[in-house]
Amino acid sequence: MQLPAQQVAVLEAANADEALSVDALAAATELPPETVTGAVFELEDEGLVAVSERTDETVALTDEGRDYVDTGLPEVRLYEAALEAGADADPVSMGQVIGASGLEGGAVDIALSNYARKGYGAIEGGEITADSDADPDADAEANALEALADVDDAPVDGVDVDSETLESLERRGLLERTESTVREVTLTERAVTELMAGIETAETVGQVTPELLTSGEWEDVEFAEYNVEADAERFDGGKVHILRQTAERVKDTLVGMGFQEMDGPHVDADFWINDCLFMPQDHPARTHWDRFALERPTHIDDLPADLVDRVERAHREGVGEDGEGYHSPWDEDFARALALRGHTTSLSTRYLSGEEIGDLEPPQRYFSVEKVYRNDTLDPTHLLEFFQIEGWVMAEDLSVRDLMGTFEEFYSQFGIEDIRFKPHYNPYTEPSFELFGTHPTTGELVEIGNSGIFREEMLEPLGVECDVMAWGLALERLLMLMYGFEDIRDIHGTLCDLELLRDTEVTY
Ligand SMILES: N[C@@H](Cc1ccccc1)C(=O)O
Repeated sequence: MQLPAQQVAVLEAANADEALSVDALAAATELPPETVTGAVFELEDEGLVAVSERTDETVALTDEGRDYVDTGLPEVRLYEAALEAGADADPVSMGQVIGASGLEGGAVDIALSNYARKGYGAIEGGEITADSDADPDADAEANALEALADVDDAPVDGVDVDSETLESLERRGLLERTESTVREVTLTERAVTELMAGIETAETVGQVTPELLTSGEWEDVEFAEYNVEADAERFDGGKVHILRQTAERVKDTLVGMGFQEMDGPHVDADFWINDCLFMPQDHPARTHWDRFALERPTHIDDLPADLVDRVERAHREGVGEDGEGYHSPWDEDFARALALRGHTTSLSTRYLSGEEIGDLEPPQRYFSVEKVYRNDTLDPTHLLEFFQIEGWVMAEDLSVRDLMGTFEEFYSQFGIEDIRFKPHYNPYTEPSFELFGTHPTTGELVEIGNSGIFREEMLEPLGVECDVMAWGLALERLLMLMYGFEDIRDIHGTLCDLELLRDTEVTY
């Protein structure tokens, strides 16, 4: 019998009496595991080996779990500090005990959330007590960490920790389970007979070359077979970020709904960002810390003079017969100040003003999916730079039903069917609505956008005589609803979750 070299090597390393794993065979033959797997499948087809598969579960401590092996579990440290401070006799102030424990930052929260649960004592009204009967040496989680300290990917059946404790460690992120398929191979009787009769190594050819073809040799050689089932090595190449991919999808969706794309400056005059939106110049958001001002240049050169006059009049006197303005100062220099745009509604005002005031005829539909900048505090749902899905529709006789219907149609394209609306206030829309969606894993309501129907005081100076409904939606929040992550920092910045970014598929 003739077989390719790898198969011969595997046959020689395998055994009729003892099942050997692919990894063991790879070690014995010095072949890569994927080559061994390929050879094993072919030998199985020939009836020379029998293959059995099982799933192995292994466990290993996470970095955090390993840290606690050295430093002790936070709740145990809190308990020890509480005992030291005499909290087994009388309640002691929390601040004092935490200070003495040396716990800091997130570890304090972890200690507090496990302390009472594990019977170490009680925390109430800023004071802590310690139960003198509690025994940290009998802490099942602490003991399990000790037991697992030196094992790396140990088979779960082999570790001396009960399944409940394993689960709680896993829930706390101190332990990780990994599942892998293990294939085990034994020689069949036929293989034993063939091996005794002697097996020759067949030369197989992996690639057709010009020489093989021109010489005609290709007719006589044996070609290696493709093995499409072999476990291939995983390569993580670069790919377009899921946020960009989803942005493209949003753009396609809006184009499909008849919208045209707007673009414009990231740094813009307050005039376009705020004044055209009937935002009073003393509105907190305009002087407030959440604005990123520009140091150089500080002011825009050009503003359309006629529009500036009309906007100023609306601010001072209001519009229409019984209009009311803000009766507060309006300063053109203030309107010329440059800042990073805090919303892309600046693009909407630029586009609504048209080439010339009043030259836009309904119907019109515009959108942008662009970055905005706010001097916010970074947290699980806030970034300092994020993407807004801006949009507006200009038409005769629009109503709230049109607005809601547009959102329902838009979000349903992303599998989101349960949009909720909450009345809201914007200086430039009346009525105004915030939009909410349900987070797929936590079930919490997440704010995903803000919208409304532009008011007269904003539209009249721009020369728009019909209705305009408009919105700004958060792209990152849409992603949260689509892919179920809970922290925006999972997809941005140094804390990002690479697995999530690699594995998430954005389908069109
Ligand atoms: N500019 C608003 C969104 C919005 C746009 C247009 C109309 C109403 C609301 C925001 O950033 O939250």
